[in-house]
Amino acid sequence: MLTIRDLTVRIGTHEIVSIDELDLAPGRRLGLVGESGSGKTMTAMSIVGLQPREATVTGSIVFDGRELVGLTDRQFADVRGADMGVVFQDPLRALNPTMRVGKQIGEAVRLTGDLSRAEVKARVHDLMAQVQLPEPERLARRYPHQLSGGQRQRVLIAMAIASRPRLLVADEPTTALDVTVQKGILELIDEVSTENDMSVIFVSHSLGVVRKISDDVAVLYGGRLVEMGPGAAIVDRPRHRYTEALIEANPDHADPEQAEAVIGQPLTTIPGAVPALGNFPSGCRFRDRCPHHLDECADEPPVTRQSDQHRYACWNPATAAVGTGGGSGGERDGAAR
Ligand SMILES: Nc1ncnc2c1ncn2[C@@H]1O[C@H](COP(=O)(O)OP(=O)(O)OP(=O)(O)O)[C@@H](O)[C@H]1O
Repeated sequence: MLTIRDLTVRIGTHEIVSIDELDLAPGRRLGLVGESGSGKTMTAMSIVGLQPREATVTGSIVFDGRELVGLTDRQFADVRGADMGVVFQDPLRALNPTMRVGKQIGEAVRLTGDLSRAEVKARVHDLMAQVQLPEPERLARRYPHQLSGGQRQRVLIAMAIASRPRLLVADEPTTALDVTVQKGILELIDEVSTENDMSVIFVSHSLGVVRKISDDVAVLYGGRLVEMGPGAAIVDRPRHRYTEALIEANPDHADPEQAEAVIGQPLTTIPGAVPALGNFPSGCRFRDRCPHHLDECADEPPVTRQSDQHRYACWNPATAAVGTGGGSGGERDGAAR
């Protein structure tokens, strides 16, 4: 349902995201994970056409057979209105502070078709029940600031699923919430996406969280997709040195028993890790770890390649100096495993 090829997002001359291949099948959940600044939000927002005005998106994003790159704002809004739901990090900023929440959900419902007032009201209450907001009649009359953070996020989720979209994009939806509330929101996203048969792109800076709620996990670093595959495989058998280092530095995130304990905890970052931006030198020391690392890739820019649904990028070992603290080579990388 979603096919991304050669996607780049640039701001000025700065390339923020560069992903050569990423697919999402209907009903699957993809977790985008990475350190702060790795390009998760920019990737997710370019998929739903909500990247910053100053950003330029090139390449191809095909959603349900339709090319999204190059659509006008109006065309993109129509696609979102019909088939994509978006849940943002900060519900207070995403909601209109001067409008009662019932009315805001009602606006989202109204966009889905020609409904009578009574039908809209019934659907609003139905959606509020789906997102487990109590006493819909009473709560619907409140303004966003009169709700708790968790309730506000539930309102936003109700609006996002109003059109029964085929794709739900949630950008760190629990970041602004208390730890105890975060778990409930994750469970809700899990439930509503299952009940409504939606695909989900879930952005998180927590490996534990994406492992818990996603089928597939894509690890981003420096705007590049370093590795992608089934969540457990990525965590238990990472093929990329960077993913491995990220897991080593965050053992609780990799442990399913600890998944709930680490909700809300950002990843410890890897000092000195530098994504490859140049070509591969010949005699790359990652060859032993990468069955697709062909001799000729010495002349290619970094690429992601597919193998049994588990993809990973080739990196320039001269610059991908994980763990050395300096980014200037590093024997640790050289210790081919
Ligand atoms: N409007 C903007 N103008 C210039 N640079 C931007 C803009 N928005 C984001 N960036 C840069 O793009 C890069 C990726 O940002 P993005 O928000 O996608 O990262 P992220 O992985 O979602 O981080 P976080 O977890 O902190 O939200 C960062 O280096 C960021 O500074």
